[in-house]
Amino acid sequence: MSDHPVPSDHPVSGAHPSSSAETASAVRTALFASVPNEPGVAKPDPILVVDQVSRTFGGLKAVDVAHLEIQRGSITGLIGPNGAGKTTLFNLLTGFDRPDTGTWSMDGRDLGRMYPHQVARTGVVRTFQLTKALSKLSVLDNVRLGARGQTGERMLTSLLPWTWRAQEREITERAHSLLTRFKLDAKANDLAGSLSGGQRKLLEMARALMTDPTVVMLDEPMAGVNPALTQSLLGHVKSLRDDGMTVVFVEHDMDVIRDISDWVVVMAQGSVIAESAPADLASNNAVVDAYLGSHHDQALEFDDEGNPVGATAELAQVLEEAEVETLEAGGDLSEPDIDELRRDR
Ligand SMILES: Nc1ncnc2c1ncn2[C@@H]1O[C@H](COP(=O)(O)OP(=O)(O)OP(=O)(O)O)[C@@H](O)[C@H]1O
Repeated sequence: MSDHPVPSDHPVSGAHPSSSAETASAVRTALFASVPNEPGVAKPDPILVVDQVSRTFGGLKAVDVAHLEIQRGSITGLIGPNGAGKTTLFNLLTGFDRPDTGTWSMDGRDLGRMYPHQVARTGVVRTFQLTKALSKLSVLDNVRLGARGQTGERMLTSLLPWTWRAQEREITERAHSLLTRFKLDAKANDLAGSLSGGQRKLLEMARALMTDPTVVMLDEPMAGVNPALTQSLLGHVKSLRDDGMTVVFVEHDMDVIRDISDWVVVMAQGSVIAESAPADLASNNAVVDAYLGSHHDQALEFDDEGNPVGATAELAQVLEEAEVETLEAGGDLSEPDIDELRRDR
């Protein structure tokens, strides 16, 4: 995980705010104060750097990002109209899809051409628009799955049970402590299928944290979450950053974006068309134009409890079946592309 000492010549280093949270917030504000509101702008301390990444489906350029830097230790909101390319960009950066062109790196380490589990091992993890909780497994086992690919699965060590037994114990303990963090510990032995949509979002976040990531990419973490859980989820996202992680998240709700983002990246028609501090978004003409000129794909639908309904419920079902098949075949959770499934329907 990253840690950010305030440089001695930093504008806020001499201040004496009343709490460490205020100090951290002042540091972040000062960090971004010197960053111009321009697409592709350089950041003071980027952890992820994306260059010339493009992905075409048929004749459609879904992603065409010339340059993008993500500031370490901050929350970056990724917004844009339906079909702007946000999910496709997430898929590319985390190894769930392959680009036509481009490179990207974390702390200078090239992440291109890696499979999702390899990307996860470098410290970059993600969650999905529709959560990947397996309904017929317990909540605890779902979280434990986040640790897949560790010692217990390797051929040689499987011959040495004491190695994996110790590791299994550690994994279970870690899973319990994450469930406690997300206030799901009382449900550890319940089937994941009994959780509300919002609780499944928390479960997925807990699962992502099993690998102790550096960068967490959340695809619409608030979608389908009822208002009672929204505040708690927002608090959890902030707490990831407060623990030193870098968070990138896709979100449609502008109030949420303004509440928790340190910086906002705006995509439209595959490209980054604007970047700015959240407070400057409303006055950014490129952003307003992008939203006015947007088209709308079929939106995901949820009931008041956050459970998928209608076509979204069917899609969730197909997705889960595909995941179970993948796991039964000995694969990891680096599987089916939700958009592909949606289009196949
Ligand atoms: N596997 C695919 N095959 C064909 N077209 C695709 C595929 N994946 C995405 N697209 C298209 O690429 C474009 C970008 O889609 P993407 O899902 O990345 O947008 P988005 O910004 O995440 O949208 P939303 O906010 O609706 O989730 C869309 O026009 C979409 O239909």
